[in-house]
Amino acid sequence: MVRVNERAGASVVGVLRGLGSRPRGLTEGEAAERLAWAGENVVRPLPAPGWAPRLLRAARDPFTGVLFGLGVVSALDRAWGTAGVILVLVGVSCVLRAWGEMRADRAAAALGRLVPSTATVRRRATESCAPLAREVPVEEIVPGDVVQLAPGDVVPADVRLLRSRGFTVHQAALTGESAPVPKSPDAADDDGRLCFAGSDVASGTASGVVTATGAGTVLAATGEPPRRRTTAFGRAVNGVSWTLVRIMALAVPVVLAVNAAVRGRGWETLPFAVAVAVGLTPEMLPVVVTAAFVRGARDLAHDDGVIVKRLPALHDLGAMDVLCTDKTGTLTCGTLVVDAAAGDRDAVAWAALGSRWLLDGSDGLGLDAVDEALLAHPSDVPEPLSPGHSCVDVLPFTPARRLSTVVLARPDRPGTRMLVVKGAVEDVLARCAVDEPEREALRRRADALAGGGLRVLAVATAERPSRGRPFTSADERGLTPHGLVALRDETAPGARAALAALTAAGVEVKVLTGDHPGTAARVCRDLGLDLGPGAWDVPDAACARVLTGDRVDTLDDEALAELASRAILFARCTPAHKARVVDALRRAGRVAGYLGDGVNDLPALRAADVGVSPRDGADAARAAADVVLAAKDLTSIGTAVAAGRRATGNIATYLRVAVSSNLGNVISMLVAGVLLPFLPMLPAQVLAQNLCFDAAQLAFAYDRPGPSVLRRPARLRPEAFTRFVTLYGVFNAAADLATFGVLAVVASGERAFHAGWFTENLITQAMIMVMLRSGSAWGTGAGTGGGTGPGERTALPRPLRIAVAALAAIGLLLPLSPLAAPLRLRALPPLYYGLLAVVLAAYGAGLALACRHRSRRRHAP
Ligand SMILES: Nc1ncnc2c1ncn2[C@@H]1O[C@H](COP(=O)(O)OP(=O)(O)OP(=O)(O)O)[C@@H](O)[C@H]1O
Repeated sequence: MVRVNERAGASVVGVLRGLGSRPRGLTEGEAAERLAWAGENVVRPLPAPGWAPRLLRAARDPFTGVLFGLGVVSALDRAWGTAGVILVLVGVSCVLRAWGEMRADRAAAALGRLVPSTATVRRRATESCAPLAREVPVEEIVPGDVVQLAPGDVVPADVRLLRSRGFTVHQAALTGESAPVPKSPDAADDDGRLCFAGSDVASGTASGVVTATGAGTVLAATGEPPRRRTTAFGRAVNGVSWTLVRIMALAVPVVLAVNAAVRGRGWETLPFAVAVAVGLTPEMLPVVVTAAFVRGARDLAHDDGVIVKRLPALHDLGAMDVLCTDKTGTLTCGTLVVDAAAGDRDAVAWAALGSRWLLDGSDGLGLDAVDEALLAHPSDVPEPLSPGHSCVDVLPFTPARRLSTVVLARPDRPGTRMLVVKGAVEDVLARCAVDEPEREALRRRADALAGGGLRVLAVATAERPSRGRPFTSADERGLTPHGLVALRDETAPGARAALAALTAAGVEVKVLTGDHPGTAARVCRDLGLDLGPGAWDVPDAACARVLTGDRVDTLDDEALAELASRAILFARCTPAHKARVVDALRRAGRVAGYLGDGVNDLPALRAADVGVSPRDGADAARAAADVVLAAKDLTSIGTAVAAGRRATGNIATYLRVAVSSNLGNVISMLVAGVLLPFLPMLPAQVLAQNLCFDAAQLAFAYDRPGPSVLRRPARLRPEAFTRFVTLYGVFNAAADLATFGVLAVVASGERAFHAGWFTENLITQAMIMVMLRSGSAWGTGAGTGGGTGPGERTALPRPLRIAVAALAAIGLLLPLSPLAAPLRLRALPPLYYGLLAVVLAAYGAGLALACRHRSRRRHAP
């Protein structure tokens, strides 16, 4: 740990001297030595929370709250037995949650290590060698290292700037400030001269010396990072939890009222009523959720190289019904080539000159595909400026400005400076001093080129008197246009099929780009996206499938939410527009994903329910994303979506099976409690039965849901869930009541009743585990939004087969075993088993019919 920020205020020479460094950087030997004493540059070495804080956090969940409340009620009523059982349940549920969370954190940390972060440092092999810029893991950065920063980088440590050009950073993680902040070695105060670890570089390039690493950084001293918004998973789990909590809260007065009305019983029924409500809790939920997510994330990492950094993002991927994506590199190949025939030779030559000076001033860092294409273009015209000119300043490209400028000094024109400006046609033309017809003619030509799918830039220059103070964007005025540059980018080969597959899977794809609406519209149409009949250049609500950033600015949040749901393409978007559109879609009730790789995608990646970035995207994009893909393509996103739906399908199956069987038991207990002169189930029997159910239901984490689960976004929906568990809970209770009828005829006594119900309960539980699986032959996918195609069958995976067989076997054999006596059960006459078979056959047939009926209704045209 090193804290040397105090030196930031000194002069550059003073800072370098204080850190024992030079502008050419440390030697490799010095760096290794410093790493040994300064320790690894782990910017946020937050120790993993221990058991105590985890248990406390787990106790804040609504189920625990209700259980605890019921425990207090029981204790006040001096029902110490019930209060004790509830206390044990609260304890078990908190421990399970905390354990699940710990396991999930460990898995996420292990997965996170698969996405390495690197930084560019300037180091020398030995004292006499020339410095070399090379990428090193962020953890190996040491105080005194000279780092180079470019757009999209995450600042790896606290850095005092030595040199910068048009350099701005987002430091929202530290200050909450969302706009980029300019930084320069010449700034008046420390804040302007220092860049803090964890900031994202928004524009420009810089080099600087590391003043503090690891726990010595300002970020480490700031504490907790800002809280993330509630994601789709959080909303879904909350919804389902509160639905259950409401049912539990209702159960107590219902039991009391029924007992009072039918049997004239008073408050003495309270412990029983509380036990009934407690019986509804799906205690294994945290374990099943963790196991399903960890398994899904591990498979994705292993088989497809997809890293899920935040485990619940797997649910959000599966639930995603709209995917917003940028254009370049996703829908197109991302390798731009100058189309010399389509553009103007003069403009191409000026633009290439600008790119060359950008390259020169940035050590090759921070150039985007446009500049790279201009640099790679073989020149067929002489340089527009005579040799000997030099670059004195740069106003780099930013997605918000959509243009870049180099300021050149010419030996043949002393006392003047030449500004070479290139950028989006509208933005450059708006700064040109030309008459309206010429402006209009250039705009029309640009629109025509864009309509052919080309990316178009305008190029302009201006001469200004030289001066001491730096040039700013205010100087980009009164320009003389030199014409247009056209760049070609082929559509990505697999994009059309991948788009069709995502659409078929219920994920609507929307394109959010900074590019010209004509260029983007052409790409969308070529890939089969339906933009409707309207033209993109008519800003009219009737053809609102294409919206521009300017139009978005005119809409309030409500209007945007409505239009954004209909639009397919959003062009000329700044990073802020992209984030606003994603936000509007979420507000319209959609589960929105965002796929992007650049610094202009950061706000949208953070605004989305699930942010996705490719492995080779900007460091900042990878850091902001929840899911990192091996490559930027829509096919691998399809694979990740399928994994998310499988995990959610399994969680939904668990919830459906657990809660409908619990609800069935509650109804049966209620009825039996009124009818019988003894307790319908003894506490030990309740515990034994719950233990069997819970252990068996864990197998759902390893289920393979049927193909229908993959066909639609899988989302835990509280309303569908409530309908489902009510229906199947009643079914379950009907089977119990029929069993009670059989028991009344063939057996007598408390023990026989308990044994008969125990056997039937475990066998019906085994049956619904098979029949109510997501996407199985019978399961309807209710509660997830998934559905079953008529006639689909999926084999039971091994863990489920074992669980189901074990449940049924325990149900049948336990009352005959030596354990029967301590559990106060006893063997039943053979006639009981014969009649039970009839009840179970009727129950199975009824379940199958109900499932089929629901399935048909869901698949009706
Ligand atoms: N290096 C550059 N220099 C000057 N202008 C540029 C440069 N790169 C892009 N532009 C202009 O800015 C516009 C917006 O580009 P930007 O890179 O912000 O879009 P984007 O959202 O990344 O696009 P996409 O969705 O295709 O990835 C482009 O249409 C182009 O006119």
